[in-house]
Amino acid sequence: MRAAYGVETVRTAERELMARLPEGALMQRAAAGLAAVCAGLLGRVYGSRVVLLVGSGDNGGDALYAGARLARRGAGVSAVLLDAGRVHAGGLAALRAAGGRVAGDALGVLARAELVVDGITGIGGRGGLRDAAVPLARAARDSGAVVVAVDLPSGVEADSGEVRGECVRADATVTFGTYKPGLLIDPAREYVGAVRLVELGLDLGTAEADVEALQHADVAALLPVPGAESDKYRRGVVGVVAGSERYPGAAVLAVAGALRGGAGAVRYVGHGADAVIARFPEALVHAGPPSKAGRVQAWVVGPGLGEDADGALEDVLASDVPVLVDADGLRPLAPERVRGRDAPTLLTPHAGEAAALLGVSREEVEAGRLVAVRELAALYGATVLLKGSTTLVAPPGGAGFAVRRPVRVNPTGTPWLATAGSGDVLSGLAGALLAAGLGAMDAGSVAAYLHGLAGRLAAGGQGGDGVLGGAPVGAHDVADAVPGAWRGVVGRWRAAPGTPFGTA
Ligand SMILES: NC(=O)C1=CN([C@@H]2O[C@H](COP(=O)(O)OP(=O)(O)OC[C@H]3O[C@@H](n4cnc5c(N)ncnc54)[C@H](O)[C@@H]3O)[C@@H](O)[C@H]2O)[C@@H](O)CC1
Ligand SMILES: [K+]
Repeated sequence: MRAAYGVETVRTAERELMARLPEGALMQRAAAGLAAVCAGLLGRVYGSRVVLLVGSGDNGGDALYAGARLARRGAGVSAVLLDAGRVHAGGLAALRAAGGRVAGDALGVLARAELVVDGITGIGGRGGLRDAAVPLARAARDSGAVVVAVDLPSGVEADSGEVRGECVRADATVTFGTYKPGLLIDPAREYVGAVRLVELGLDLGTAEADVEALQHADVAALLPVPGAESDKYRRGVVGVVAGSERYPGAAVLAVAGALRGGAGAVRYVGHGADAVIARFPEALVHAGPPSKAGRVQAWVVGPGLGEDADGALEDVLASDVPVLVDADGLRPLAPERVRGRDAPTLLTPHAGEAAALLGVSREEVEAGRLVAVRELAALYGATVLLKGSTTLVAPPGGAGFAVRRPVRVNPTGTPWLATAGSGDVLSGLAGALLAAGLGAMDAGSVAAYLHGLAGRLAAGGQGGDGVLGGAPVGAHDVADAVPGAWRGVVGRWRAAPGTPFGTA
């Protein structure tokens, strides 16, 4: 699990550690790690042209000390001071002693730079770049130099991933001690580039992370695996209430997601039965109300239901099994109806649906995704999965949830997933995991992880996020790629009992 901690927690841990170390030791650790990454990116340090953008705080101090280390290895290092009257004095002295200099012509040195170190602001920055810094950030970008952000790209909000005004756009970010939420969540994540964590030795043992991200091993440990005694009920039967005469495809895609998510069986309820059966003869279809469809261990309700979602939604919410509500099921959803349920409820809105539920604009949700998902989870007392770039899953909040558990951010995915029906597949996938017995947080975040990987596999290409060299995909391609994503996750971590070993 990759954990990210908010600024206050980081500051507390830093203070505790600093009290036990000689003065300045922590900053030297940070600067050494930063300089090592810069050297690696430069390849040849001797003779290279490095520019430091130096703000008035310790973030600028890190940049100056790292610059001094590069200057000692023969780099030509120029510091652009944003506020010459307030600069980390020790860092500036170290840079000068190593042969670095303060630049007179900031735009001139930036135009010739090979590597720019962004030390304008770190976790002490507030409210986007100030006016004087904006042309420097733009010049750094336009120069074609590699831009390395110190701790975080200056201007982005460390705690929320919000972006207020202009920010430095980095190719790489060297962050210290722990990940910060803003490095993992859009829109800020777009500015971060590749992230490298430099350990400082912070003790975050008892602190609650603000945000966490599953990794392969976490997902492998959570994915259900059928045992020798499994039958369809032990694997989990999922009920899917989706599709309509107008949108039969949503039914097919949600059922596809559920089957690929490992459901022992899928009971389909709705007007898309013919289309479902034509594509998936193994589905069990039912024409009456969901409550009469037979036993299920979780319900998925909403994709493509159109205008008449209310009756089926009410029927499903009255059940005592986990319920996932998506798309058209979200429109008529009253908070008290969800809060009154004993079994878990998982809501899976996209930004537009989340905005409607919160009574704000879509842009507001997209700009403040972490706040929005927490607010929805508090309003409904339910687990909420907010779809989109860097999908978030928040645990139930509000009254009765004193402990603020971390929000999960999905690290997989690709912009190619922004295609009609993609969310229907995700719903089915998460529903199958709920039916298999995963909690709502795990079901939502594991489904998002697999769905993101499947999107990348389907889109192909060599880029880490499946964009570079990738190609457009349809939602059905994503569903078809889920088994490959699943195998990719578990393949390296598990062997069936009784498998002979030593034969490879
Ligand atoms: N505290 C520690 O032990 C360590 C801190 N480190 C570094 O120190 C940083 C935090 O340092 P600081 O607390 O000094 O804060 P920062 O250096 O992040 O920024 C604070 C300074 O920037 C100014 N400022 C705030 N918002 C601004 C804006 N929008 N535009 C321009 N200037 C703005 C403030 O007036 C203040 O002078 C971390 O991000 C990290 O880089 C590292 O050296 C590791 C150790
Ligand atoms: K920075």
